[in-house]
Amino acid sequence: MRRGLIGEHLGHSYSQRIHETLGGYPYELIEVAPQDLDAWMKNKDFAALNVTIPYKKAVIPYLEELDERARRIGAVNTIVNDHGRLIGKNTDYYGCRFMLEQAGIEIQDRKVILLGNGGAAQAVQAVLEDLGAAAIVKVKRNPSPETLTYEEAYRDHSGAQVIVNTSPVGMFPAQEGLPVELDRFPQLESVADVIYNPHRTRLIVEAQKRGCRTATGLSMLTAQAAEAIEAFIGKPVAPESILRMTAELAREKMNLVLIGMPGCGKSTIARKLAEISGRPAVDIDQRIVERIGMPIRDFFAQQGEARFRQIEAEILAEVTLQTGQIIATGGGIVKDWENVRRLRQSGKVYFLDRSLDQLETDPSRPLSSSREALRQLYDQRIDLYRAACDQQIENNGSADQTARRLWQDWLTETTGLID
Ligand SMILES: Nc1ncnc2c1ncn2[C@@H]1O[C@H](COP(=O)(O)OP(=O)(O)O)[C@@H](O)[C@H]1O
Ligand SMILES: O=C(O)C1=C[C@@H](OP(=O)(O)O)[C@@H](O)[C@H](O)C1
Ligand SMILES: [Mg+2]
Repeated sequence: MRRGLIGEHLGHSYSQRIHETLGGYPYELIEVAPQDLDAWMKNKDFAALNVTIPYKKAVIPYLEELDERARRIGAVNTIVNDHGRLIGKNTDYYGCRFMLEQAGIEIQDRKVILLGNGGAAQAVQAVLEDLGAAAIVKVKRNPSPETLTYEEAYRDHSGAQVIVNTSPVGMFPAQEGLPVELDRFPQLESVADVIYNPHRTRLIVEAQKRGCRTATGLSMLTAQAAEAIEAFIGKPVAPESILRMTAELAREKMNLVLIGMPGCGKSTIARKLAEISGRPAVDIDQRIVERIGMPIRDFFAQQGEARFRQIEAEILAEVTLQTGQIIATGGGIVKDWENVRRLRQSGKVYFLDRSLDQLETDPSRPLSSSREALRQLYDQRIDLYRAACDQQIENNGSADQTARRLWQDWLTETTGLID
């Protein structure tokens, strides 16, 4: 009998990958049109199902039983067919709890702003209650009886310590979206976002910039699937397997980004990483040269640095819409926070750190023509590189060694990818 996911539009869903890898059974993505739901549910032609938008509430009348969590949350994302008795469960609760606990986000005695009021919000709210939140302030763009507007939240709840986003604002392909102004909450400690595409939403990147603890939605997705697998076939999935699966899915979509001083080896190592990994390498400087049709030094001389930075930012915005790449940046990319923000949203950022005396000087490059010029640049930029990166990697040995070390780090990291 069938196992799978029902929803209206499923597109590309990770659920099939997760269930087939961690559960070891075939799992179908089953699109059901609203007018067909009634017949589909009455047929009971399945062993177990997951349920997604827009049917998490609509399936309830067809079920013989709801477990306690599903009843409390008022929505079902998992159905088990027990000899013709359909039992409804909600594993989003476990997924959310796993996401928060894994990231070390403290909820006890904290005031929490909960953004959005859709299906996920109810599961998140139940978790926040059980973890001892001092208050849960539900916020939604359009006024409704149980929620506040953003302006009311800014005005009356600026002391909130935690924000959890369940609204769709910031989701691919509209990843420039930011649901809330973080500056309005000076006591903010932690931010979680249930969105998992892009890898980091703009909200998460801005929260990390402020030093907040963060959690992203991919671990919630994998963890809710893990609990569903247990309900489907009675096989528990260990937390380590959830984390490994999460990291594997994250890596596939993420870009691997190199930043650092001119001449530190970004372009060279990106090419080597492309060879090792089979991923495409994109060199931003090379793309710029193709667009401007002349060497960068000539463009600096003719049109000035400011115009160069505009073109650099435009090309970066295009490149960071693509996934699964190795990206070599130009040394000055970190001068503009919007560039850094886009790079961080799209992947993991490595700062290639090569000691000043080993940096390549190059008379054909406008800003790294002499060692003294490099020293001045280094002093101006070192703090920017450190703040922009997820990880600093020393590059004082050979390029081959560094490329291998870097690729090893990329492959073995698990938890760091998801907070
Ligand atoms: N460990 C190393 N990593 C990268 N490049 C190295 C290394 N050792 C020597 N080099 C040389 O240094 C130069 C680095 O230049 P490039 O890769 O263009 O740097 P960037 O793109 O960071 O400006 C190349 O000529 C490369 O052959
Ligand atoms: O550091 C900089 O401001 C620059 C670095 C260069 O790239 P590399 O870092 O690859 O040399 C290139 O983008 C341009 O000359 C400006
Ligand atoms: Mg380069």
